[in-house]
Amino acid sequence: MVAVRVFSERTALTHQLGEFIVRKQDEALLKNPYFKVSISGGSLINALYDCLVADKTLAPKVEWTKWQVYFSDERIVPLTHNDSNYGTFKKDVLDKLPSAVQVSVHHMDDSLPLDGDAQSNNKIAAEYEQILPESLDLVLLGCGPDGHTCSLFPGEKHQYLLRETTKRVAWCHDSPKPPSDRITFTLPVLKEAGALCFVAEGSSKQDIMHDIFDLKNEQLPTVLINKLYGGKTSWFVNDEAFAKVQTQTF
Ligand SMILES: O=C1O[C@H](COP(=O)(O)O)[C@@H](O)[C@H](O)[C@H]1O
Repeated sequence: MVAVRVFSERTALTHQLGEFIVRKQDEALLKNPYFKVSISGGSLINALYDCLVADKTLAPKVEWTKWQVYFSDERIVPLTHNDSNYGTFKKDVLDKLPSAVQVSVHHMDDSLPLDGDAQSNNKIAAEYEQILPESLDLVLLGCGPDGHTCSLFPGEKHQYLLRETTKRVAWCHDSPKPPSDRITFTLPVLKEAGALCFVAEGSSKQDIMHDIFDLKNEQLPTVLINKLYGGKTSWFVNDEAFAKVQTQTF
């Protein structure tokens, strides 16, 4: 049973999202010295800034020095490139923290060849897999207008990623959304994670939210994840994104 929270006000969405993340942090720190969390790129990063940095009630509760941050997917570009998920997270969140706050962030190794051939890209994916913990406490996810999450895309061309059961990080080639080459978590990482949390906002997500929650189109990676891991999956969405969703049960 997927937990879906629909908000009309952005501040309410980001505050509740922040409270959810801090709750997962606190639960993890009861058991371990670190909170192992992965973040996605795109619009999620702006929501993370709002809830973990700008929200003055929640910001003091975020124990950044006990976070181990990973990336649910990454574009195969230099970390300083505008398309880098790490680069965006650094610019929009990490660089906004007090300089004394040191966060352990595990990014893709961009010192490896980024020349785009299969061997290089598979090596980048394999190297990233090596630094992943056995399980993450929380995987933070976005949802593209086509129903992709991480860099797991719908359609036959990218089914190889959803069928992957051995590699925990895979090379995604020919991404329909530039840049073309990425690395991405595969389902085994999501399976082992303590909790999964999607954030989807805005009118550009209306059609895909209908496909996901009303039509339950299993060609969509997000529908498959809801089906497989719904018991530990939460969605934070706004009214605009959910405007075409009819169902009341998830
Ligand atoms: O390309 C990507 O897109 C998805 C969704 O981004 P959004 O801006 O539509 O929320 C993102 O979650 C993923 O990390 C990124 O690589």
